[in-house]
Amino acid sequence: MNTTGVPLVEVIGLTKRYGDTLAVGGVDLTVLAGEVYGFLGPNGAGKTTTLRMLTGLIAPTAGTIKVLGGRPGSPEVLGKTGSMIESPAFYPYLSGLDNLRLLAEYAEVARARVDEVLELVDLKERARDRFSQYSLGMKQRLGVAAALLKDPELVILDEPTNGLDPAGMRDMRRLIRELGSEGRTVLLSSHLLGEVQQICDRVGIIDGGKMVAEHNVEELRGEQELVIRAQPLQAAYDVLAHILGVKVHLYDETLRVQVDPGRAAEVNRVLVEAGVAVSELHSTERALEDLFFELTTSEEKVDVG
Ligand SMILES: Nc1ncnc2c1ncn2[C@@H]1O[C@H](COP(=O)(O)OP(=O)(O)OP(=O)(O)O)[C@@H](O)[C@H]1O
Repeated sequence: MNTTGVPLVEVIGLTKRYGDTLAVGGVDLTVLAGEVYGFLGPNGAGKTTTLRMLTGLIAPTAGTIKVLGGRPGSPEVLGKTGSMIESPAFYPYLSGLDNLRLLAEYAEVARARVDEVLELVDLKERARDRFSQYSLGMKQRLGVAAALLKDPELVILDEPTNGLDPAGMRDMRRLIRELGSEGRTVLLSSHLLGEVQQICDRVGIIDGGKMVAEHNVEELRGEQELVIRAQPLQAAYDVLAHILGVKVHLYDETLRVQVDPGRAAEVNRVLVEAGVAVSELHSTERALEDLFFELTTSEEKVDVG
């Protein structure tokens, strides 16, 4: 049966309090079968806390969670879910292979599956090395291998590229994309916008324990914006915001406005007429970065210094 598009994770009003701290404040989230869903937010936004609730590691203060039609942490759901939340714990003095064999025995998974997952995460050649001798990237990949042992329908990964060097990140991204193209449903968290844009089909953005947006990454890719480098920056900002009446964002010393690229000449003319020197003006695809800052910065006006 093709279940693509069926909700595998359904979360309504999910809330977690630690004393006075509201770690997660009423999150609604749906992950559909077959998609790679990115849960994006800055440090402390509530990503790990949410994923811990989704895997049954901690109980919510309020709200409902349905994972694969059941309760998180129940044996039926655990049997179909693989997860890596925070740093995976392995015996340092055992090899990657032996660590996985132990887990396989515990989970009553056939030994042959250990070889399959080692192959999947590209650790076969180093499988007999001690875990303590692995690089961080290899440790993370072993964590993913462990999550895949039960051939899960749903894979939940908390910041899988955290702390990895660029090559390690690339390998991990490739691995996650492979999981997605195999038809597995993946829910991952990240604070790296570009990464989510590269790997995910959909993205949910969380900030201060609240979901601030949910988007289809493909749709976002299609949006165009103008990138403007101009002096004085504050004057350029004011002209764009007040004369042209468009929403302006400061990013990397450039101003970004979401207007039809066909209006580039008009934008240039209005700026020049106001005495602003425009040194660069081009259209580009709108990056998730811009959207993220737009959604997570509450101040209307950007301080351009
Ligand atoms: N066990 C706990 N006790 C008290 N406060 C906690 C606990 N766990 C998380 N918090 C708080 O809840 C908030 C959300 O934390 P959480 O770890 O979920 O964020 P995050 O988005 O995963 O960020 P990071 O990427 O830094 O882990 C933070 O303010 C954090 O300090």
